[in-house]
Amino acid sequence: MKIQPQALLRVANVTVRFGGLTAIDDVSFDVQPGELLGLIGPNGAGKTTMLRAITGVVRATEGDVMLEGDSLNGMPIHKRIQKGLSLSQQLVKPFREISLLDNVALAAGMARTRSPLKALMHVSQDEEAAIGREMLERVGIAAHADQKPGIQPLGILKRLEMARALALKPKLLLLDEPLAGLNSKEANALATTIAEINRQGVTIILIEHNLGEVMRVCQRLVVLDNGRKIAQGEPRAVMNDPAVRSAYLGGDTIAEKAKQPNLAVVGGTHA
Ligand SMILES: Nc1ncnc2c1ncn2[C@@H]1O[C@H](COP(=O)(O)OP(=O)(O)OP(=O)(O)O)[C@@H](O)[C@H]1O
Repeated sequence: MKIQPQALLRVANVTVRFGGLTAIDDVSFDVQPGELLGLIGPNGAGKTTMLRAITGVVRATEGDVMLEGDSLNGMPIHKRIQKGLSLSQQLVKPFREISLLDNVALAAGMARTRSPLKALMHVSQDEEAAIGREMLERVGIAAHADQKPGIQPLGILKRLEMARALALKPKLLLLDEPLAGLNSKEANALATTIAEINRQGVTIILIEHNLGEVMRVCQRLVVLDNGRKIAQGEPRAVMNDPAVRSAYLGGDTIAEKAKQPNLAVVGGTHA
């Protein structure tokens, strides 16, 4: 008998309701150690709500989320972070008055203490600074280490946000639309960096509307529509699934759409 390896993350029959609205409806999926999993679906499908249920920003109304077999139910966000989850959000909000390096070092300090003040006092410490430098290098912006966020273009700020999330040394990195707002060249470069981070051993869930890049870098996809899981599996097979095709507008297969230059707007953007 083949022994299944333990999933790093198990989402088991999760439902999230906001009053009368069911944002997630009985969704289950696993994330295996080392995977780069794409979580996709049209606008309002429930992707961000799913990430929030995993990190504890919203409570699952029903169901369970398990990390390495341990239930996260009822666990506050900071405990989930300590256990190995890290979320990189769409909105980039660094501390504007300190350097990029200090921003990442601060995030590294926050992994040890919940107090921003204590973490700030730790910023100059060698260990956090070393982590900061390493993470800036991993996301390709080490040359900007001593600059402040205010003068940086969006592409650099997105990489800074990713470096801050990586500074927590997560077992599972959750990326919520990291490519939104970038032009196609920048999106391509950042997706390549995400794939490199994954190859270096970080398990990733990637929420993204840019299906061309999703298909290029993800090993497996889970598709949500109206809060329900409608497909999962190898990217090309998933994109050609009739249920997935009908969830997105238009008669083309998603794989055909992925070849189109304006694909980033399939399913809409957050502009
Ligand atoms: N805090 C909330 N209170 C009430 N309804 C919410 C809340 N957050 C999300 N929703 C609703 O839940 C549904 C799923 O939203 P969600 O943002 O998770 O979708 P999404 O797939 O991430 O969409 P998008 O791609 O547009 O970001 C939507 O109908 C949304 O309006």
